[in-house]
Amino acid sequence: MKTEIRPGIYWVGAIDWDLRDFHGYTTPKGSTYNAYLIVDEKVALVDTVKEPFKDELLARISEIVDPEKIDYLIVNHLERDHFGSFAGVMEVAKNAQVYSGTMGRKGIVDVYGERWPVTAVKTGSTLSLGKKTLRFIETPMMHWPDSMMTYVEEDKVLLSSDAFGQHVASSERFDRDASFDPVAEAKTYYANILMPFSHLIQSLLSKVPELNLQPEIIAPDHGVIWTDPGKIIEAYGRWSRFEARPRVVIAYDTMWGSTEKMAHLLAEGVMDEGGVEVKFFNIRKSTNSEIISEIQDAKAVLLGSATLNNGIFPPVGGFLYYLKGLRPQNKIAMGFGSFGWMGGAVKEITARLKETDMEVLDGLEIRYPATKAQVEQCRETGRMIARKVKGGQ
Ligand SMILES: Cc1cc2nc3c(=O)[nH]c(=O)nc-3n(C[C@H](O)[C@H](O)[C@H](O)COP(=O)(O)O)c2cc1C
Repeated sequence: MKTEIRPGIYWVGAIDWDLRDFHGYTTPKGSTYNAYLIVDEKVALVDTVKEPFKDELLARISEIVDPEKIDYLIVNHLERDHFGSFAGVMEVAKNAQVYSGTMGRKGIVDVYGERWPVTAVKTGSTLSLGKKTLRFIETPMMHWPDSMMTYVEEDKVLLSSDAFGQHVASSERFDRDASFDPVAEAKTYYANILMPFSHLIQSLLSKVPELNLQPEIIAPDHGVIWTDPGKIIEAYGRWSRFEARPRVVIAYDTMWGSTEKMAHLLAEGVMDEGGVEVKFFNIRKSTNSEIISEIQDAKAVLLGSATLNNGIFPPVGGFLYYLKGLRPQNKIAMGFGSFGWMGGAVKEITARLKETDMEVLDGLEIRYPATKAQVEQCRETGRMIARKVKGGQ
């Protein structure tokens, strides 16, 4: 079945129903690799798909035009899920000319040498297909150095590469038909992929008028296509500004249950205050991706670990490393945990949290299981955090 987005603009991607792990990002609902075919006097293909899905891509193109007739292959992004079928497509589309951004061109030449000529484009460069004009917008580090977007001027369709994507495999291609909440899925995607580049997203959003972009449709490289782009642009504004809800995320791991008990007491304390939501995760029983999605718009993160061999329990260490790399902002953060003799985990968590832009509170350490007095101390710490989250002290 052909999926036409606007007259002459088609979705020709692939659906990866079975995908459950995308470079460590857990994808319980699979994903899609979206590629777009624009048929005018000239034919352009924007992006390809992950290599094992090449035949699916070519079959979808063949329903519309003979793939040999592709005149231009536009490479918006060099990651394997979009670039993996590049060589396979070029072998079929023998006369196609390749267009990519400055860094994209460099990346293609690094991999394939001068096997195919590649034209480097810059923000504002255009390519006429006849009645339709493609305009390119380089978006370096959103989320790779080579990332760019392609705008179909006359149709006001923005082919946005990874920005605005969601990892969901679905039979529906458009937001209006989606059997899931596309904004919620886009938040998980944003949190796990784009959070570190929030300042660049802010800058891009502020330049939309100057770039003369008025997209009526945003077609990303994963998930459904936005026919109501205002909704996702507004959400990207909130996420890139790190707007937070009164929510505390508690994530921890434990060997013998004492840190877990502290986590429960902290949660009880937060709930005692009222008006603050708690999200609670045992790190080994949860996925990093789901925890990060809740942290994206939470006001506080409490990270708990038992001390093992003078340091952090490894599952917590792994999560902390992942969190730090995503460069969260506008949050309160605190380490907590149980130890037996010299401790170490909470000190280490606190030091690492201080390397982020979050406001870090003194950690809460307890030797072995909490005593009666320490039970109250944990609860009171939870209450104090809830008050801070609500804006008091
Ligand atoms: C294998 C192992 C290594 C440990 N290493 C340390 C250590 O280096 N320093 C320390 O203070 N406690 C150490 N402990 C003690 C634990 O931190 C302590 O039992 C703590 O209460 C465990 O918290 P949990 O109940 O949340 O797992 C160790 C415990 C185990 C089982």
